[in-house]
Amino acid sequence: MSDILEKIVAVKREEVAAARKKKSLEAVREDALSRVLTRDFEGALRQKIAQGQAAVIAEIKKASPSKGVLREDFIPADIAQSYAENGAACLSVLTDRQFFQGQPDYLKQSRASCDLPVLRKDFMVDPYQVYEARSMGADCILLIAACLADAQMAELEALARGLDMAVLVEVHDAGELQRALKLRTPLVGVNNRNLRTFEVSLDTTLAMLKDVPADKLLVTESGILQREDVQKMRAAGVHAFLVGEAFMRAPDPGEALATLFH
Ligand SMILES: O=P(O)(O)OC[C@@H](O)[C@@H](O)c1c[nH]c2ccccc12
Repeated sequence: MSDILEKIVAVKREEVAAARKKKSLEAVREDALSRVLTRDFEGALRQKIAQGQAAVIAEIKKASPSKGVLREDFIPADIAQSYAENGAACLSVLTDRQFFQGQPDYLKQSRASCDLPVLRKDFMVDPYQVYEARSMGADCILLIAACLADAQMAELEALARGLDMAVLVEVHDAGELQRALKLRTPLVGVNNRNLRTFEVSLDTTLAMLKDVPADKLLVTESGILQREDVQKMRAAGVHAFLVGEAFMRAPDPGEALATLFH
């Protein structure tokens, strides 16, 4: 239980139990079902790539457990707008409070200030959170293979798809990749950061590339900091990126996106 991932999952289960007391599963499901259409997350990525550009999922994250606070001046709506103006394909917004200093309002504010599809970045372990994601406006959810058994991943994926949300499944090694490939979603994220040790290596993506079938869309996640990183990935045929820290540390996150990718 000293493992950080296990700790996070335990906290998530407590959060869900507490949330259910305030609002029943039935009520949060009603909220989810009453929402209007989602924005096309996968389509937004594919459109950039079809235009010969990098597809950037630009992240809005105040802090992280490995790095602490990344940004003091933190106004999600402004950051989202600046990302949109600078050619981001999609947004990723941390909603986890305890480890990333996020919150659901950040997702709502970000989404309201632009027209980009938005990923709810959190640790999903329960169907309740999937309904919650849809009711806060998410267009896509993240499923982290390291946190979930096969049957759970399949259940949460089916639920998300039924609610018209896309699913990004995240893996860190070959075993997780094989499990992720059994899902229906084409969006496969390879996290270059090991969530247990926080060690980052871009070779994680490069090593797994050959095992990702052509009909899947690989998103390289974490540790993309400089133009050489982007060039290395694109030369290897990876065109979708999830980037947070490099933008969060910059005075103007959108400008940092343009500098890194355009
Ligand atoms: O800030 P970075 O190194 O650019 O990484 C962004 C993103 O990949 C990272 O925040 C992330 C990837 N998978 C996660 C799962 C949970 C929380 C956070 C993450």
